[in-house]
Amino acid sequence: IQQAQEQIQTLRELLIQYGHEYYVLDNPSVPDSEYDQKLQELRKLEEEFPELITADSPTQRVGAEPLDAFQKVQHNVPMLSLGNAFNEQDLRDFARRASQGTDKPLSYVCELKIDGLAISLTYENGRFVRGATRGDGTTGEDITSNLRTIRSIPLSIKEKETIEVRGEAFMPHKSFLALNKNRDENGEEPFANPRNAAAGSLRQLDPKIAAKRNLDIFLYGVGEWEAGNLQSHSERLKYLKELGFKTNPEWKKCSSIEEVIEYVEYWATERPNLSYEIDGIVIKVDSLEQQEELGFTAKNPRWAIAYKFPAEEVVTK
Ligand SMILES: NC(=O)n1nc(-c2ccco2)nc1N
Repeated sequence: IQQAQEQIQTLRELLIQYGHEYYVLDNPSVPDSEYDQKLQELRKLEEEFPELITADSPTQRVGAEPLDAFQKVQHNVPMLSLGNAFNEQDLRDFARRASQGTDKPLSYVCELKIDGLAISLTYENGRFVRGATRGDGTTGEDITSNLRTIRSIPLSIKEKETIEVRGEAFMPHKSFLALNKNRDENGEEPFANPRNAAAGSLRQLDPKIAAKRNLDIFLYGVGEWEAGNLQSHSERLKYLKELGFKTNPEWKKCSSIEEVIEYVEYWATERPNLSYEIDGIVIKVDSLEQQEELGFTAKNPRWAIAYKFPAEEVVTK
């Protein structure tokens, strides 16, 4: 059994590394056949020694039993909704208001606004223990078993303090078109757009259905993190990547609103070349101290804004 224990440990670590390269870095170091063969080996060993199975084993992604219902989850740090900007003047107004709320110079971080659904992931002792929807910002739904099926979500991380991270779950274009083709062939109603398809997939009570929908996620923020001591949003993005999370590579630190406007204009034309849907650009004040200083209006943070692209009709066939 000691020998089996070592074999299982080695296989598990290897498969977690291969999975990270394939699903998070999009840069596999081995062919799929090698991954599948190693995974089969691990399954067989775990079948022989079930007491050696751990929650973060790659074989434990798709839970067995469907749920009867989703439990409710309280977000101790509310998941905010962002105010909107629709043109350059709105962006300039946002920057002016922000600069009036602090006496130090401002820098911003621009991020693609992924058109999916906002998600919270909690890790305790380095293990993924709970995943939830945003809900109304204070109360969401526990969809842990569905989120475990998203291959780019690590089931364990090196941060041992409790940390809650946030991001956007989404359905890539390729998965969306394949899903609607499949639904069409089965005489089912196609999904209107990738966001609805992602939301519909994560609302399934049976994780086996979510597991087949090829969903993905980009992490972009931190909620609860007692031990957190980073000073800026950009440092957080780097730390999320270091922890093994999938972060969107297109984020950019901007030191002026002119730079922000350039970034927005660039992606307004580049957008159709992305492999996933975005509905705008999110602009955040980079310094966490200045975010604190700026605080919130009744509804939205003063330190962030969502620039919305004009709606485009999405190809559904
Ligand atoms: N949807 C999306 O990509 N978002 N959403 C935020 C956000 C929402 C509230 C605070 O930050 N950030 C990004 N990149």
